[in-house]
Amino acid sequence: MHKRVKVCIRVRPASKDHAGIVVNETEKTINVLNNGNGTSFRFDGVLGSSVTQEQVFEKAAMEATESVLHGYNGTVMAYGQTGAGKTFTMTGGKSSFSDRGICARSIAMIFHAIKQDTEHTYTIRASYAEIYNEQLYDLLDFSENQQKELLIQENDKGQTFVKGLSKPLVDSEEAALDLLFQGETNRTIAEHCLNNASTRSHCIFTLHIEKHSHDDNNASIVFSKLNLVDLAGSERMKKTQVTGTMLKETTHINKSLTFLEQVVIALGDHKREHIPYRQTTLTNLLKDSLGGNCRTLLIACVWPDESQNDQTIATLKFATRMMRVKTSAIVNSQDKNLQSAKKYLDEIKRLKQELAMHDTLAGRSNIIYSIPPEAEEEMKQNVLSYITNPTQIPPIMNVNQVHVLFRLFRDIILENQVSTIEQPIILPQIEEFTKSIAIPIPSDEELKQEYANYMQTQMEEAKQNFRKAKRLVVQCATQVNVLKSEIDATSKSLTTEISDEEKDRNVSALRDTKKAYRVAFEELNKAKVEMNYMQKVKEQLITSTLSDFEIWYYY
Ligand SMILES: Nc1ncnc2c1ncn2[C@@H]1O[C@H](COP(=O)(O)OP(=O)(O)OP(=O)(O)O)[C@@H](O)[C@H]1O
Repeated sequence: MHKRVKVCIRVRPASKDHAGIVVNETEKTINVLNNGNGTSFRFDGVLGSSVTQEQVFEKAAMEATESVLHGYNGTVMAYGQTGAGKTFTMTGGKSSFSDRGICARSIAMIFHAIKQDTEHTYTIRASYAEIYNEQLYDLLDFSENQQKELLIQENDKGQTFVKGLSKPLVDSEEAALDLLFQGETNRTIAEHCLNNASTRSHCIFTLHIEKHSHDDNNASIVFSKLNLVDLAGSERMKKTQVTGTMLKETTHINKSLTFLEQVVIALGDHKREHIPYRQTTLTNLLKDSLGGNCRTLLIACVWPDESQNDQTIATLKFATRMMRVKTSAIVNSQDKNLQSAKKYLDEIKRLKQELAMHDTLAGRSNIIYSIPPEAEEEMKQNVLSYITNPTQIPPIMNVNQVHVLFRLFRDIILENQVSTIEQPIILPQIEEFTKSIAIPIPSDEELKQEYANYMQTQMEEAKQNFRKAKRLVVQCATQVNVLKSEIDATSKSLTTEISDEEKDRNVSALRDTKKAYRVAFEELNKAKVEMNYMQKVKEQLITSTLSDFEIWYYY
């Protein structure tokens, strides 16, 4: 479905400064005043400074969230100068529950809707990416060493995704909110002369939704995602008086927002063939949301003070250009049967690779398994030559070929019977052919011997491993006993008359010994588990060998 990006303007409360704009919510217009004149802009929605967070969600963001539940991708993106209220709009204020932003409200709406839906099962994952100084970071990577390299890649449909980004499962609204909050604490924030908690990066919180139908006649899976994007402030350097690290950040922010603007201009110009998505991480990542398979809402935040008019005009111009950007959202569904067929095809591919590897190891690397129809004709000639001359045995390379040869033989026999040729097919020759391709079957005695050898090797290994595990248990037990004696001795020393200094030393030593004792005890338990396991393996081997031989002798 072709639609254009929906654009709403949100006006934050004014400071004490003179108001520099006139807002008309009904007409959906904003007039930026300039010495008695004004520049007027019209949008899909204009939300004045008294509009509540709840109303912002209902009037602007709810539609995108709803469409995600119907299988369309959705993006809600907040744009605007520093301090204009982007983070307030997306994440919300911290003072009260009613101040929560679009992210928390979208999460609540999605989980509420799926609870009501008895006809589908949902799998929901969350991801949280940050673009800071052109680098991508995983805000949900809580490991100590957050060095995982994140790369933007394209799938076979040309859609972009971040390789390596964590996407934990979220089974409840609480779990999703938990991740949102944890990710937020990882964001890059700095004090700034226009905003003392300025977010210095672009952040994208995404809910990835998989919707499985319970109806077997409609066995499909629908995939959709909701991107909630809080862009960094579109401020100009001189206005923010920044230096050092912040200057570097601002340069990167300006660069990515300039490219975002270029992409938006290119998308608005329908004669343009090339859209420069790849110029920055931001536009590359938002490729789908800008002119792709997505329903997108831009909330452009403005600061109504007269002193901010330059920035307000820049923001409103960007927002106007964004209204020209067309997107084409489609429901992303996949037939379950197709999905299992794909699974089988993957399995076949994997097995073929495995077979090729075995062939190479066995020195049979030039074997072709699939037999083309033209090769069958040649094989038929081989069979006919063999019938007349038993020394000309057809070459055999694989089981598939044996099957084809049998079929050809059968066809020849049947043909001969139908045409009642005097000399029917000569059975001894077929017998000989069968013999020539048969694998030699070992005798009963040989098999028993082979089996006995195999079991003996297994038993030897099991015994060795058991002995190793037992030695480890003894070692660990000795260590545990040594530490236990140390603990007892130190504890006892604390009950005697000793100097304070010595007491402190002993208390600290006791703490360390107890720690070492816990580690050693843990090791002892692990070693015991391994020893018991090996004991069980030994017993199992004895039992199965005995029963196999019993079967052999009695039947
Ligand atoms: N509509 C609003 N109602 C009440 N307070 C608001 C509103 N918009 C913004 N604020 C307040 O203004 C301050 C700056 O807002 P916010 O941090 O959301 O700006 P921002 O656009 O995200 O800035 P930056 O780009 O620097 O991160 C915050 O203290 C926020 O609570």
